[in-house]
Amino acid sequence: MPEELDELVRHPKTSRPGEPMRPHNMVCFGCGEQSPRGLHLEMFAGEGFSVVAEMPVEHWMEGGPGVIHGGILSSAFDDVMGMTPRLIGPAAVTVHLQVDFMRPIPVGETLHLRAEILGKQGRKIYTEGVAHLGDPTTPVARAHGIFVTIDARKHFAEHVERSARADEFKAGKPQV
Ligand SMILES: CCCCCCCC(=O)SCCNC(=O)CCNC(=O)[C@H](O)C(C)(C)COP(=O)(O)OP(=O)(O)OC[C@H]1O[C@@H](n2cnc3c(N)ncnc32)[C@H](O)[C@@H]1OP(=O)(O)O
Repeated sequence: MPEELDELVRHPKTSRPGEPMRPHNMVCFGCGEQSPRGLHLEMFAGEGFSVVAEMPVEHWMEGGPGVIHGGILSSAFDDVMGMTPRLIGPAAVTVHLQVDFMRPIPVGETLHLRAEILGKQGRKIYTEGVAHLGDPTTPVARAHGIFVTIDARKHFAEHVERSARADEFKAGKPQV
């Protein structure tokens, strides 16, 4: 992370600590409540520049016998960390995601995820994610990611027709 960072300012319209965060897109694989096969993550603003979520680890998420698939865990981090830019305003997309898998995460447990903005420089937002199984002093995974702010309307313009919600987006209500 660079040494010279911008000041972080909470967006006046973002969720307050404890309040839900609006999904990126109702059919987003991570947070969309209408995603047919998604993680259906419900996220809440936390203290400072953080977002929290809980994810029950279900059988369909299995990778190794009885434990979560690494890609599912990475997706959960991507989405929770990808929600943190909302706290300061702009839409942003992942350009870099690094995950440390520290302990097996068993099916049947509830994964507690917390993501936080570590800093911002220009369009780059540096974030960290931590996951535990109920004891915050014993993390089971950690992630670091860089998100780059975008003009959502322009960024998705070329692809929006492929969305399951293309009609709504084209009608001028892109929920990103
Ligand atoms: C709307 C919210 C949805 C959120 C969903 C949850 C998060 C996601 O899963 S997003 C999906 C996955 N991500 C993507 O599809 C993004 C694909 N990438 C892109 O479209 C482009 O790289 C884009 C638009 C982000 C940036 O491109 P562009 O606008 O040309 O900017 P560019 O100059 O390349 O990069 C901006 C800055 O980021 C830096 N950067 C870009 N990629 C990286 C990288 N991999 N690592 C480190 N830094 C990077 C650049 O060096 C540059 O830094 P600086 O401003 O200091 O010069």
